[in-house]
Amino acid sequence: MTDVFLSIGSNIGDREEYLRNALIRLSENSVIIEKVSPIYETEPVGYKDQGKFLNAVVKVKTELKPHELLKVVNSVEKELKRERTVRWGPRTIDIDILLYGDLVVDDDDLKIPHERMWERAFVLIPLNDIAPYMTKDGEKLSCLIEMLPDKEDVKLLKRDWYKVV
Ligand SMILES: Nc1ncnc2c1ncn2[C@@H]1O[C@H](COP(=O)(O)OP(=O)(O)OP(=O)(O)O)[C@@H](O)[C@H]1O
Ligand SMILES: Nc1nc2c(c(=O)[nH]1)N=C(CO)CN2
Repeated sequence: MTDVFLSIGSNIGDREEYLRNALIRLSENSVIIEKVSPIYETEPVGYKDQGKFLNAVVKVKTELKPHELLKVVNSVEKELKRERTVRWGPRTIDIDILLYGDLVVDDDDLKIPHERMWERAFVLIPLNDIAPYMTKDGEKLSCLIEMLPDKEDVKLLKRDWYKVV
């Protein structure tokens, strides 16, 4: 089974509960949760006129192929009442596929690695917590994070918030 990394985020309602619920629903749909980062509270990136996000990154294992996984991700977002309004706008839940093993996907509806992940402190900081061995072009995550202008906008909120079974 392939190692996959997902980013999850929420900035509407009971944000922590949405994150927890997303993992429960993923695990009911052929996605095995292996490792969960702490939750960070983060300033919104892109569209600024919205509340702070809670963000985390999870390592999962799955037999699902990338597009099958995207379908599951989209259906969980739908179940959790994610509505698309403005680009990068507020949402109950957002689930992005960051990495799927070493695979590269360049389709209209799916890009892996996620196109914007390497410039997002709200992704790289939690990713570094659960996969500090990871590199991009020989550069360690900690070095990439050091170079991000908005790294101070990502604040540790809570560890051990989801029990991996
Ligand atoms: N790696 C990926 N993970 C999830 N969705 C992806 C990915 N690559 C492309 N997409 C496509 O992006 C579409 C829009 O996703 P979404 O509305 O969640 O974007 P966003 O979260 O607002 O912005 P961003 O993509 O910058 O995180 C999805 O329906 C999906 O088809
Ligand atoms: N802090 C933060 N900002 C964002 C986020 C997010 O999860 N956290 N998601 C976005 C679209 O995917 C756009 N901006």
